Amino acid sequence: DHEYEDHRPSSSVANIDEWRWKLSMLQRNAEEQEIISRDRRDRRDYDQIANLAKRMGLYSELYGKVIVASKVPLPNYRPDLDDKRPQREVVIPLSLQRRVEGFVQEHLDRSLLPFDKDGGKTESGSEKAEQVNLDEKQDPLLDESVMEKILQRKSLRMRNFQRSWQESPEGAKMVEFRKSLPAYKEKERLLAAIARNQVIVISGETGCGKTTQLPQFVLESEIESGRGAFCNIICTQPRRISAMAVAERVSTERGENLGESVGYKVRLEGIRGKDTHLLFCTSGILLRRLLSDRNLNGVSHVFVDEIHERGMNEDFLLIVLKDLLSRRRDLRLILMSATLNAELFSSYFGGAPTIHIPGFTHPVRAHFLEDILERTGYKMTASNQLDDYGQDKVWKTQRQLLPRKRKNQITTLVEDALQNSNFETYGSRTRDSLANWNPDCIGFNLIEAVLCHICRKERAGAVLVFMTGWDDISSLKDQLKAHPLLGDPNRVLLLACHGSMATSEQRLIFDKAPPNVRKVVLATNMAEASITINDIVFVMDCGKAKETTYDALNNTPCLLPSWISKASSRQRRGRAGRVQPGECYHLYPRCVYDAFAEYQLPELLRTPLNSLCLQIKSLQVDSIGEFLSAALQPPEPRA
Ligand SMILES: Nc1ncnc2c1ncn2[C@@H]1O[C@H](COP(=O)(O)OP(=O)(O)OP(=O)(O)O)[C@@H](O)[C@H]1O
Repeated sequence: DHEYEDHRPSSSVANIDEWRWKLSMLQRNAEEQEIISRDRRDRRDYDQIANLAKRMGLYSELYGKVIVASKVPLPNYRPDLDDKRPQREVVIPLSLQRRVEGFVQEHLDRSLLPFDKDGGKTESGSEKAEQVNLDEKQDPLLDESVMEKILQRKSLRMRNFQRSWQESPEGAKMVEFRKSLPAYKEKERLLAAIARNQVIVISGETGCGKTTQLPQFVLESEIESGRGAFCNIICTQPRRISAMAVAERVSTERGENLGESVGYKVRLEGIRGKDTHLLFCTSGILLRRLLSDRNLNGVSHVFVDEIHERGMNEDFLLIVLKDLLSRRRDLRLILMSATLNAELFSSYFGGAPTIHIPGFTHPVRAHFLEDILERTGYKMTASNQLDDYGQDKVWKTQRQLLPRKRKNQITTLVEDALQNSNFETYGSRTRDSLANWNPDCIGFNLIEAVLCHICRKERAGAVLVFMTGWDDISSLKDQLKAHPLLGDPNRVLLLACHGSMATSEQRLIFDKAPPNVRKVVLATNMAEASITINDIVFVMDCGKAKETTYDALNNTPCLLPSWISKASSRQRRGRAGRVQPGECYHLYPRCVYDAFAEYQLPELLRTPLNSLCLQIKSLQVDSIGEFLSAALQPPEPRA
């Protein structure tokens, strides 16, 4: 952009000729109304394109980086072309909402009367009622039989729409793809199990289609059976970004825009409409809803995804939902885990049936530190691994040089594993490097060297680097920006993804890089599960994540980088290979991976009790002790 804007070279004749052709095709094609271009070359030539369009009796407009040529006059602003537009849900004050509901009710009372008397002849009246009131299924003031009729009509419409999409060429292609996912083979078994049981537990390995397919199967089957408008499915995700990304993917698979039958809701933001019957939301959002709507009125199915992560909100949700099941016999609860520990959840819900779905990814080659060093020839010394965290450097360095006072179990296991490995089959340079390896460092220089190796020697494809938190992501980003190759924006697009970033910024990681530019995404473990970044071919895993632990010396909770579990490491690897074969670079030796715990300790058991109690109090629970004792794995009563 910079280059074009500064020098404004004269336009290319070939490009204008191409536009002349495109515009004349537009004039001839009765079905097309406009041409949209995001091409940089076109932006450079915009003035000439605008002149040309005008001469041909067409209209044109430049919206930021997008050019539109159209048969009809164009507005000054096009929200659909504004990537930065925050798509916020408008929250109406309760008093205003009540007034609006009052007016709507008054209007409905008047317009629905003839509908009942004439047996549905007054089409327009019923249609109007449908427009304004369908999402208020539980409205006690509306006659139940009228509501039933409205919902039946809407269900039929949903079925027609679903069928016509599935029969369209694009829809059929999507159905073909979905059939190739392992989840498809279990579709009938799953639907039968949901019909017969109130709770089921599904263990679906990475890439089997658990998140995108299973809630969709339920929605499709309800729509197909003519009950689409009566169902209301909620699927929780541990993180905002996965709730949004999955909702977007499922809408695409259904040939719809987000906010039609599929929507999402995360903190302060959401897209859902009156026709939304499958809502992806964060676990926190569902917990909050349960505070004010203890019976989850109107909800037919709840999916809780990624329960194996054992986040605090998920564990709390299980306690509250378990309590709710006896009050809502018709509610269906489907628990989904990416690992094989389904038995634990099943026995918590009184022996709920379990279904296992094998995973699917394209092959992903795993390279551990010893292979990476051998392959790249990178030499690690005692000094080139210390991470430069800017001003903290001296303090961090000093701390790292001090003998560690307290070691946790995994650190000891890692050290033992290292001591017992002699890496005999590797070259002496690699062995020397490994002898110098400092497990306490993330190793920015090593990451930089591996990124250079990928950019220079490996095939095209984006890179996803798992770091521990905002401080090391931003320090690494600063370091990479100063590098002649990795900091060159014409060759590398550096992006970051972190939980505290705005969702509009997080979303950028899904955009494609320009041709011949390699996308590098620096992310925390929030990109570890449930999301598919289409162009990721390479994953780099530093092996650590920030975890809340208790600092007994200072008597405070603190967030420190700790070794991840085998399950997390596999999830990270699984982010490559979802759409094409991939490579995963684990920046720690294989023997260290072998020493990792199988699963991470549940957040409930590692959060200091005082903060845990505060969190529980915020759920307006009477007795903290009683609430906690109902948990899947409660802390010791004496604690
Ligand atoms: N946005 C997308 N673009 C293209 N393909 C996608 C997209 N999202 C999902 N897929 C495809 O659908 C498959 C299943 O995705 P899904 O998220 O349902 O997997 P999953 O079983 O939940 O795995 P995980 O728990 O690892 O996220 C992916 O492996 C990928 O092939």
